[in-house]
This record gives sequence, structure tokens and C-alpha cells, in this order.
Amino acid sequence: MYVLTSQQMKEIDKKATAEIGIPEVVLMENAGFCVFEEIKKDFGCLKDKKIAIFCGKGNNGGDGFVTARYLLEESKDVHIFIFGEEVTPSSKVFLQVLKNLGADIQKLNEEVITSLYQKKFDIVVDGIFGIGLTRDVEGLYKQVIEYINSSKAYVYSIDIPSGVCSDTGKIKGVAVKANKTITFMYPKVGNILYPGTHLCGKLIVKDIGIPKVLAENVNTKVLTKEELNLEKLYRYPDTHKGDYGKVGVVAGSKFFPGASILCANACVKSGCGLCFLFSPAENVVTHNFRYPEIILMPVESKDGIVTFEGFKKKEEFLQKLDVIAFGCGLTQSEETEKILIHILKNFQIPIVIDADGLNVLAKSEELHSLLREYEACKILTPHYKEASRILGCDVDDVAKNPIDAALEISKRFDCVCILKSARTIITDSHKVFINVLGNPGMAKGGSGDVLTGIVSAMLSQGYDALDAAKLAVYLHSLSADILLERKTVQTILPSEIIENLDIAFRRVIED
Ligand SMILES: NC(=O)C1=CN([C@@H]2O[C@H](COP(=O)(O)OP(=O)(O)OC[C@H]3O[C@@H](n4cnc5c(N)ncnc54)[C@H](O)[C@@H]3O)[C@@H](O)[C@H]2O)[C@@H](O)CC1
Ligand SMILES: Nc1ncnc2c1ncn2[C@@H]1O[C@H](COP(=O)(O)OP(=O)(O)O)[C@@H](O)[C@H]1O
Ligand SMILES: [K+]
Repeated sequence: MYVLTSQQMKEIDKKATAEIGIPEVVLMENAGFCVFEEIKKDFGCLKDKKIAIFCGKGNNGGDGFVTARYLLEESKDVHIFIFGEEVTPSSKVFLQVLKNLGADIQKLNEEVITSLYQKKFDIVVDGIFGIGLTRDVEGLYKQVIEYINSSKAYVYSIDIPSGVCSDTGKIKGVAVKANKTITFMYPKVGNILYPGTHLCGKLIVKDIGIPKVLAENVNTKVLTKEELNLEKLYRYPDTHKGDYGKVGVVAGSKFFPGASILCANACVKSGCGLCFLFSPAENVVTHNFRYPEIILMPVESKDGIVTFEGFKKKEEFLQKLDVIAFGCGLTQSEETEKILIHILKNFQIPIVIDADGLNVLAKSEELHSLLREYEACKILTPHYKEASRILGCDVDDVAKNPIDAALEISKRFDCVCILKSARTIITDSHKVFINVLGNPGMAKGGSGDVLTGIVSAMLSQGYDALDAAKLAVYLHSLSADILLERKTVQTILPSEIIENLDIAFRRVIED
């Protein structure tokens, strides 16, 4: 499913009207009717319902006028509130229709807003701003949104909750908290990213008759099952372990033995042929939680941290690897930096860089240029903080526009970037996928290490970087969602996400 920016949606709207010749009022009529249809479906009989419809001066308000017309057929208690008569030409058509019908239309001012608090509406329709919101919400608009949020009515937002930026999902000053949002043709970025997605309530996507061919060049999609390449998950009967690749997990220290174990466990559990764990021996040899299938490559350490000299002694094994998973729990030591420099200078093995691998990368100009030049496939898996370190910006800047941050990292290193959060973004700098699965039970140390293991296993089974990233992110969060069916967000553990991959793989392959 495509996800559009406001600019893309406007261009598509424009083409539909100017080039294809569908009149704008027809689209507005369809949009307003879709909203009515949803209300009717939810409430059935609307006869006794007291309904308020708030309409801004743009086309979002025009959709609201159309919805109001249909609602007037069902209830005698429908009240339309406007911010002014200076509305767009298409909206004007439907405002006039309402006037012709003798509808109750009130212009909002301080007094009217105060009076709203005495009225007990059952249903509120928010047609204040859609994709045309450009600046922070203030004045009467702010007061009306505050009223809507204080009311006990069931709130429908048209296209996007008013006040949510359709390009980022951020709140521009204040925003409506809807129970349901009806958006048209495709979700907008603000319908999908937080906090906008939360303010939408239930999101409904309705076709209003814009030809779909117009969206063909859009590069951003929701990561649905249809977007996954499942081909390489099929195994011919006469295969052997060599067909599924050898992953070297370079991870762990005295301080974080669990990170290396979670990463390696997730890797063997996701289908790689062989998984080698390069880690300080003392951390993992006796570790009860380590799957015995993992082959240990004990690396000499100092103060519990793998040393560069120790790592070099394992070089002959490195030559044989198909994938390197680098960084989980290594610590940000000089040794970690030296090892990564050595790998990037001397090998051409597909690499997944996470955690401390990303942290040492952020601090080293040499690593920046080595990684850019590294020709084998590369996947970087930062969370927002790691991304901000790499980009040299504030973490809030990443959070404000995660799609741009992911694109920037991807372009800078010519890599696939998995920017992790409650809405993980995956991009190869051309295509962008937004993951909508997963739950707050994953907000726990170790979840990221699990993802690194899964994505490395996907690379080792022959996937290219983008397909590996998509499949891994999907399986990782699907596994957590399946766990949530019988556990709680408090009790889900990253190690259980690994255990539960059995069911996640099955659902992906068989459903
Ligand atoms: N163009 C089309 O073909 C269609 C558009 N549709 C609807 O039209 C909406 C977009 O319409 P518009 O482009 O007119 O934009 P909006 O209706 O979202 O609002 C734009 C208006 O709000 C003003 N504005 C922006 N930020 C403001 C702020 N902070 N405070 C006060 N005023 C502010 C702008 O100056 C402009 O007058 C969509 O979201 C959708 O609901 C639908 O009718 C379907 C078809
Ligand atoms: N609220 C949430 N909803 C969905 N997924 C989440 C949420 N919080 C975290 N995650 C996922 O959990 C993982 C956390 O990774 P990360 O922050 O690197 O953890 P760690 O470094 O402790 O292993 C990411 O894949 C992220 O997308
Ligand atoms: K709206």
C-alpha cells in the first residue's frame, strides 16, 4: 500500500482533475459520502444523534459540507460550524447547497466556542484541516480543537486529524484526537507515523475514484506481506547447510554477553547454514541460553573486550564467511573501531552493522569513507539515537522526520538503512517501506540484537539487502505481535521473540 506526502497527493489530485478531467467537486462529493457511509455503518440509526461538523476554509472543509448534507437526511440535530465564508471554489458549491437546504450553519467566534461546551454532541466530524495544513495551529482553530478533544463525542477526522502534519505525523501546535479517520485513496505519511497514527484512531482508507495509475511513481509503501519476497524461504529437498550461508557474528563483551547471544541465537533460528560467534570466550562458553548450534570462535580479550590482535588471529575463518553481523554489545572501544576498519579494508563480505559498530562509525571519519567505498552489500540498523550520532544532528531532528533521516544514511553510505522505532523505516535510498507491525513489548534491551541476527540470516540465505531487511523487520515484529496474543507488553522478552519465530515464519510462508 502506497504512503503519500501531501505534495504527492496534491499532484495526484491535480492530475486527476486537470489532466484526466474528473471535476474536483466529484472527488469532494465522493470523499464526503465515504465519511458519511462510515458514520452510518458505525451508528446505524442516526435519528436521535446530535452531530457537529467543523469545516475549515480549504477542501477538507468542503468534504465536511458534503458529509453534513448526507447526515441532514438522517438527523434533525446536525450543526455545521465554519471559520468563515471565504472557502475554496469547490467547497463553496457545497456550502451553498447547505444554505439552500436551510441547514444550521454557525460562524465560529469566542462566544460560539464557549457555547459548545454546554452542548452534548454524540458525533463530531473534523473537517478543519487536511493535507493543506502549513503552519502551527493557533487562535480560534486551536480553541475548537481543544473543545473537540474535551468533548465526549465520537470523533471522525476527515483525511487526517486536524493539526497533524501529513508529511511527518508530528503535531503542529495542537491536534484532534480522533476515534476514526477516513483518508482518501492512500494513507498519508502523517496517518502512518507517530504520533499522527495514534491520533487517527482507527484508520480507514477509501477509494474516491482517482485513477490508481497516477500513484505508480510513488516510492513509499507500508510494509505489508505482499511486499515480501518469500522465494528464498523455500528449500529444495536436496540441499545442505552450505546453501544457506555462513554468518560470523562479531559481538559481545564482558559487559554485554547477552547481546551477542541474542544476535547469534536469532541468526541460527532464522535459517542460516552456519553461525560463528566471534566473542570473548569467557562470555559465552558456559552461557546457558546459547543455542548449541552456534559455533564458538573465542577471541582473545583484554578487560572483557575483544582485542584487535586477538581478532586478527581468526582471520582465516573470516575469509570463509558469507555475512558479518557486527556490533552488538562490543563496546565503543578503540579495539572495536580497529576491527571494523580492518574488516572494511580487507574484506568484501556483506555486512550488517548495529549498535557499537554504528557508534564507532559515528565517531570516525576514516570509517565513514571506508564504509562508503565498501563494495559488498551493507545494512545499517540504527535506532534514532544511533542515527543522530551518525548524522551529527539532534535526536529530535531524526524523530521529526525519520524518513529523511533514513534516506540520508542510506545515501551517505550507499547502504540499506533500517531506522528502528515503533514505525521502523527501511530504505535503499530509492524505495521506502514503513513497518506498521510490532508493539511496545519490543521496547526492551535486546530486541535490536535479535533483529540484527534475523537480517544477517536473510542475507546468508541469498536475499539482497533490501529484501533481507524487509523480511527480517516483518518477521521480527510479527513474532512480537503473535506473542502479544497470549502475553503482555511487560512480559514479552527478546529471547521469546526468537523462540516464537517458528510461528512467525509459518504465518508468513503459509497464510
Ligand atoms: N484536491 C482534491 O482534489 C481533493 C481534496 N480533498 C480534500 O481536500 C483536502 C486538502 O484541501 P486543501 O488543499 O484546500 O487544504 P486544507 O483543507 O487542508 O486546508 C488548507 C487551508 O487551511 C489554511 N491553513 C493552513 N494551515 C493553517 C493554520 N495553521 N491555521 C489556519 N489556517 C491554515 C490554508 O491557508 C488553506 O486555506 C484534503 O485533505 C481532502 O480532505 C478531497 O475533497 C478529495 C479531492
Ligand atoms: N513501541 C514499539 N513498537 C514497535 N516496535 C518497537 C517498539 N519499541 C521498540 N521496537 C523495536 O524493537 C527494536 C529495538 O531495537 P534497539 O533499540 O536497537 O534495541 P537494543 O539495542 O536494546 O537491542 C527495534 O527493532 C524497534 O523497531
Ligand atoms: K481533518
